[in-house]
Amino acid sequence: MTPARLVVAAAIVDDLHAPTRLLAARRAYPEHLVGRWEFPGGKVEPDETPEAGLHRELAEELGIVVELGDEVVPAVGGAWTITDRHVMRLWLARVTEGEPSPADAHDEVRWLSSAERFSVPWLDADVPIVDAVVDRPEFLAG
Ligand SMILES: Nc1nc2c([nH]c(=O)n2[C@H]2C[C@H](O)[C@@H](COP(=O)(O)OP(=O)(O)OP(=O)(O)O)O2)c(=O)[nH]1
Repeated sequence: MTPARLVVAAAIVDDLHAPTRLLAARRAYPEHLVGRWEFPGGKVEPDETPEAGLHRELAEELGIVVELGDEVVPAVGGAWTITDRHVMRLWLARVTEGEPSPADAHDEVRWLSSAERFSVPWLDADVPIVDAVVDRPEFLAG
């Protein structure tokens, strides 16, 4: 069996310590993912650390520099199982340079409040992860 490929992604929030908004990004490809929303990120290359891969993906996909906060981990295991071939690690992040704007991978980005968390169709595997992010005690309703 081929080992699962590591995907790294960011739960980009407006404030790391008292967040009120989470950034969702809409996939522009491939066809079976088009129109579904996700945490921006991508696959880690063999020669880079997960954090370096995440900074690279965010620069490529959204033209931003971020400060990383806590890693958001599942209740069991160190990474989220997202497909039969990928596991995902996810960090909170705050934009320090640039304005998130979609390049190729996405065609729209949207800031969501806690109440709006499921106003967009997330990729199926992301649904429990959205809850894990927005239900963190420091996330403010509104
Ligand atoms: N980036 C990202 N991928 C996710 C999420 N949820 C989820 O199921 N996936 C899946 C979609 C893809 O099958 C896989 C990640 O692949 P990707 O297409 O984002 O990776 P990449 O940017 O390195 O793509 P590529 O260069 O190989 O085209 O993980 C998520 O929240 N973010």
